[in-house]
Amino acid sequence: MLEIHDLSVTIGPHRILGIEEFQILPGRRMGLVGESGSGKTMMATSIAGLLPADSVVRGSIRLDGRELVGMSDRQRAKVRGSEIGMIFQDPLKALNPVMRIGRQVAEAVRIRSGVARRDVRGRALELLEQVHLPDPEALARRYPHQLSGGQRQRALIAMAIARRPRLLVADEPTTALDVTVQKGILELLLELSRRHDMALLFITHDLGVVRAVSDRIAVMYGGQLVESGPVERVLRLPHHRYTEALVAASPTRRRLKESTALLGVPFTTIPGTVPARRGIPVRMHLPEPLHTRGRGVRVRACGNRRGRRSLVPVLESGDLWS
Ligand SMILES: Nc1ncnc2c1ncn2[C@@H]1O[C@H](COP(=O)(O)OP(=O)(O)OP(=O)(O)O)[C@@H](O)[C@H]1O
Repeated sequence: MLEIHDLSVTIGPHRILGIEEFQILPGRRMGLVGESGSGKTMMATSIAGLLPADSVVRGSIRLDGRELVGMSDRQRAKVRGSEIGMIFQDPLKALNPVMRIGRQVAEAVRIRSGVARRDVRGRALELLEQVHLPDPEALARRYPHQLSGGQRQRALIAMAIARRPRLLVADEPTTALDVTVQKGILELLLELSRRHDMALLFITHDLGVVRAVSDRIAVMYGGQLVESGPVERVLRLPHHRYTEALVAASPTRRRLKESTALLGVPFTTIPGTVPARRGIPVRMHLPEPLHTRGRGVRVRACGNRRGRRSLVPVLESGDLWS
């Protein structure tokens, strides 16, 4: 389990992070969102022990009860290799351009896992297979520039999981990839997290990605954690104005906003869990002013998450009744 208490990071005169409480339970997946410059990467690098040398860190970061703040660089590197894995937005920067992929994965295996020398190659190929890279033998002989962006990210994931870390920190690992490749990487991370009971801290700007990957979400603003909780609850009833803005900009909410504009009423958050079937008119509690006008909505779209019907109603003027 990862636990952060009263963490403060300053660089020169600037306070970059001030985190009171933050937790990731074993095997759970946390999406970390926030506007640009809010401190997401700093949070990830604090956890991984990769902060700039001139940073001053106070407070506590514990992994399975072990305090990471104050550890020597050497101890920290050891934890990073074995218990915390990390992947980044740009795998090209993280890979050695003049070393074949197979050798780089083998190095990660050798340094990090104490696997016998004769077994290292086999384990490296096994890892390339685990991240679903086609023809691992041939791929292992290539250099990073001979791989696609998605393949490079998979190779980096193979290296990051070489020693079965308890926590994988992924800093916008799919932002640079096109949508279909992105989907494959997200599915892979989800599969690995489930299979190895590995917790995931996933940094992204994209709520769709948070929904796909995470069970919890944490929202950062100005170096602080302003909101956190189960993904669906936070997104349905956001408290902080940045979370609200983020939710308002997501495609489903845009549709809802357009629909309410059509009704000539201001857009507000609509609590969205009701027993419902597509096409069936339902009465639900709606916030002012829809509720006071005694209007109902017809369900145009509803999802079914874990057996619960939850929905974001899409309103159309023709669907109203009083
Ligand atoms: N090496 C550094 N020295 C001093 N300040 C830094 C350094 N790196 C980042 N910062 C500052 O720390 C703050 C948080 O930066 P961080 O990179 O964590 O933001 P972010 O939320 O990850 O942004 P983005 O979404 O754009 O990647 C910013 O104000 C940034 O200017």
